[in-house]
Amino acid sequence: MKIMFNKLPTSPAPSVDRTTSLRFSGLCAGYPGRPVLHQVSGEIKELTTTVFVGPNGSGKSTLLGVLAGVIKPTSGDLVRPGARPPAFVPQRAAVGDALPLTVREAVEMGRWGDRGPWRRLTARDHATVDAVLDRLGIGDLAPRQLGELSGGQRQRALIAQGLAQESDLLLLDEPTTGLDPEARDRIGELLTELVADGVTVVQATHDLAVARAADFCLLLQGGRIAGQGRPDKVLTPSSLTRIWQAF
Ligand SMILES: Nc1ncnc2c1ncn2[C@@H]1O[C@H](COP(=O)(O)OP(=O)(O)OP(=O)(O)O)[C@@H](O)[C@H]1O
Repeated sequence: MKIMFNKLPTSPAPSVDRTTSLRFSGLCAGYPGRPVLHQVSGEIKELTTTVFVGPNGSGKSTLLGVLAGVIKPTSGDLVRPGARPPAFVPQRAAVGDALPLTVREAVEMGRWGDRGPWRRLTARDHATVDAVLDRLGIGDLAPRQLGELSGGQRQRALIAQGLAQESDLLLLDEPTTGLDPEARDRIGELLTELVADGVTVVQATHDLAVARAADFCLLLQGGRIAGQGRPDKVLTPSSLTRIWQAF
């Protein structure tokens, strides 16, 4: 198994295209006693939006976790030529309601990768946190407890934490699930703006409209790749029927 995160600060890995943000091949991963991903290979191109689509339990979150570096694959290669590790925004439901954190504290945690939790944040860190709170429109929520927020507010706080990491690769697990159409549109617009600002965006989603609007789509079924490429080529009526009927 070979994992190359953050190892090549100045030049890309020789075997990887300059426009590749992340490449993975033959990935196998899962949980104790539960293999989930089987020989998963793919590539995330820079400055694109990529969606992971598939039925419940098909392995989307597990693949995001592996790409984010929080789940260790049992085999396969993962190459990230970029200078910074990816920023990961977990599923809202995976973040405990009872976490005794204010929104500001949660977003400040996004700076720990650079600063370490034991070091004081710098003036620049505080400015970054203020800027992302503003960008997500949640500056007024900064002193509120995370657990008191509505679903859409908490989702924005989690995305703010991801942005505070200042990575050029943002991995999001179902960022719009359960949100009303207005909140969903706001997050969709923000993700589009981020790509224009130089961030590569990858998200797991059940929302076919979001998936169809992406540049690339990776379709998972039973922990294996069932298709990848442009959404109009991958999310055809026949592939959707085949995969969801089999589910
Ligand atoms: N922490 C865990 N421990 C054990 N098994 C897990 C864990 N998390 C997920 N699984 C199992 O791994 C498989 C893939 O789950 P995963 O969350 O990656 O799928 P998903 O495609 O993201 O699903 P969903 O659309 O429901 O979010 C499922 O069978 C799930 O039960």
